[in-house]
Amino acid sequence: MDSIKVVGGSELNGVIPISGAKNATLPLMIASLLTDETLTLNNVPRLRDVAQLMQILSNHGVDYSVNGKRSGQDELAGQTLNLTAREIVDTTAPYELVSKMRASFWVIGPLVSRCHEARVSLPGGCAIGTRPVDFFIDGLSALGADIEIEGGYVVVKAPGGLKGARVDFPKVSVGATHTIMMAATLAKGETEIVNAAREPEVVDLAKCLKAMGAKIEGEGTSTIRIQGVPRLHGAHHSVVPDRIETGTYAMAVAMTGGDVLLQGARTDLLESALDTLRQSGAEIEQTPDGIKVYRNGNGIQPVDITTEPFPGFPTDLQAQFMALMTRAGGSSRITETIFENRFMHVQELARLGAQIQVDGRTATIEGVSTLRGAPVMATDLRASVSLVIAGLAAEGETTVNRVYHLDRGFERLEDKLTRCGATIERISG
Ligand SMILES: CC(=O)N[C@H]1[C@@H](OP(=O)(O)OP(=O)(O)OC[C@H]2O[C@@H](n3ccc(=O)[nH]c3=O)[C@H](O)[C@@H]2O)O[C@H](CO)[C@@H](O)[C@@H]1O
Ligand SMILES: C=C(OP(=O)(O)O)C(=O)O
Repeated sequence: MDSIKVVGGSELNGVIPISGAKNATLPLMIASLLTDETLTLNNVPRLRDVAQLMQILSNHGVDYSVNGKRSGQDELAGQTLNLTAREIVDTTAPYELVSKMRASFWVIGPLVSRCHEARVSLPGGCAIGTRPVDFFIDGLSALGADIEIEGGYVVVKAPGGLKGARVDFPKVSVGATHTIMMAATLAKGETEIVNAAREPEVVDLAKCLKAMGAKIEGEGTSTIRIQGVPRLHGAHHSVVPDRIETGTYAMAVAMTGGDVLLQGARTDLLESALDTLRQSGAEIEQTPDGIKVYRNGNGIQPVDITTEPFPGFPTDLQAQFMALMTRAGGSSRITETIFENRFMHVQELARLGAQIQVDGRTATIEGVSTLRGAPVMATDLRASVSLVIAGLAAEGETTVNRVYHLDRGFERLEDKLTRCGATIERISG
């Protein structure tokens, strides 16, 4: 199993190209199930989750081709993916595939919408909480589907097709919003999603579905209305830049000092996290080429945060921000409200000398002046990268083990950081 070795102490200076968003790419790929024509996605990141989902989609009958785009010096430019689901050959998404990744469960929406039936294994994904699927089940039931759970599978049938309805989520869910929005595109009549997720990835999916002929309005607000249409067609769509990758590298620079351009990044996708970073002592500027980040010279200030659905501070940046706060000049509090078990990085950060107390949903971090390198274990995707950020600022060598989590969501992390002066390498094992 690969590990990553980081020797701390170097500033980051240079340019980091920001990839297309993993969390936008996955539902966009799934949207290809809704049409028998080709969906072409540009700026697709090279990630393990993308490859994994491709396997699942292939199993349903999606043909695909990949054209890597290597333009000039930017060998990290995103790939182009052509996806064609001319015929759905299998409406079952098996346990062996779906258990590896939460988002693969979302195929249930397009499958039942197009084929009027689906059999999808209950999902897996990062071990950050219980992550039930009740909102999906209630939402698809509202659209007229019959649903049963059989042997770990959600079995959905809608022999006459789905019918538009009001779907009111008790809590904001990104995945349930993606899934019901996709399902509603081919339902008869109007669907209204109330308390919808407003995340940029939902907006990106709606934009792509509209390019495919769907009738959607209200994306980016908490009420989305979809008028069902009889069929969707092929389209071209470019994946939105990854706001979590953007925030992660911005936090890395806030941690190490230096001056980095996050190429292609957009401040409007993560205002809340960037405001927090400004309070902690980073200067952040939108430029025509991306976001520039450097420290304001006053060290790292402690800032309290609470994770919230968009436009609040994202849970997917909580671990990275905690890493930054371990070196702040004082005490900060981080409250996690989205997932009940998303503090697995705390014990690993402690190995580097961080001082963190957890009480229920809140962690209190006493900033220390020095972190010291140590072997640590990656427990989930964002926790893994938080350990890299801490390692970049720690004295000596930090080895992050089990980095397969990182490869799910960060495209060539070590290359991107090395180009900016970090001492970091992958050890194949
Ligand atoms: C691939 C992808 O895009 N993953 C993101 C997505 O995950 P995901 O879509 O799985 O997360 P949700 O937004 O659905 O989860 C939000 C909360 O709702 C709960 N819930 C969700 C569905 C349901 O049927 N019942 C229920 O109780 C969850 O347990 C959680 O407490 O949004 C999360 C919240 O921004 C991010 O951390 C993940 O990175
Ligand atoms: C939690 C994440 O992914 P997933 O929902 O696929 O587990 C994430 O991207 O941080």
